[in-house]
Amino acid sequence: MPKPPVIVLCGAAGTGKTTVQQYLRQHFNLARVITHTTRPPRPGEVAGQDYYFETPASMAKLHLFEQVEYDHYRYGSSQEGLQRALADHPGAVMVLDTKGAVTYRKALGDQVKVLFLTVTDRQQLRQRLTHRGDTPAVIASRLASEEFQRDLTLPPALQAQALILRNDDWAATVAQLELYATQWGLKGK
Ligand SMILES: Nc1ncnc2c1ncn2[C@@H]1O[C@H](COP(=O)(O)OP(=O)(O)OP(=O)(O)O)[C@@H](O)[C@H]1O
Ligand SMILES: Nc1nc2c(ncn2[C@@H]2O[C@H](COP(=O)(O)O)[C@@H](O)[C@H]2O)c(=O)[nH]1
Repeated sequence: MPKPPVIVLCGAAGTGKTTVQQYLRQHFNLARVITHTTRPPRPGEVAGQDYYFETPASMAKLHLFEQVEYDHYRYGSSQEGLQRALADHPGAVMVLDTKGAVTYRKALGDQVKVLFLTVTDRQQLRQRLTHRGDTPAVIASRLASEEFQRDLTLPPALQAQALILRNDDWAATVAQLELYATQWGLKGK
């Protein structure tokens, strides 16, 4: 039996990772792997659904499989979270920075399907974050962060494995996702 796919979405802020995750969950019954962060919730984000929101002290006590710093906050995920997600779903989907994507691909090999999201016009990213409701200060910090700059480009360690998803036009993105999902053996709901 092939192992259930673990779809890892990575790419710069605003490229549409969370939006694609939502689509894959709704259309292919994938489980979302909820990760931990010390970042404060955005308006509308729900604890335990979007993230487990942590303090620096509670984050430090967790037994995480991997953790990173991104724009001055910590983020991390556990193997238990992934196993819980796979227990009752045909596959799982995770949103990670590119460093996390490299870690998961190395650890789980071909079970991990990395989708690297990008857009043709990088100016679109600022507009999308503004449209999402992020404040000007949050957007400025994010776009200036080393991690944002790094995640604009596919890292060398993923170049032979990752699939590129150019998310300029949502209808084209959906068509591409449907093709990938078929290749991964996923059935639409
Ligand atoms: N193809 C698209 N065309 C226009 N807007 C889009 C498209 N895809 C996503 N968006 C919008 O862009 C905004 C950012 O998307 P999303 O939150 O999914 O990005 P993200 O990559 O998860 O960002 P971050 O890493 O900052 O969390 C959202 O308002 C979303 O609705
Ligand atoms: N390596 C990991 N990266 C993670 C994890 N959870 C989220 N992320 C990534 O962090 C940035 C910022 O997220 P945001 O929600 O504040 O926009 C983004 O690239 C996420 O993909 C994790 O557990 N490990």
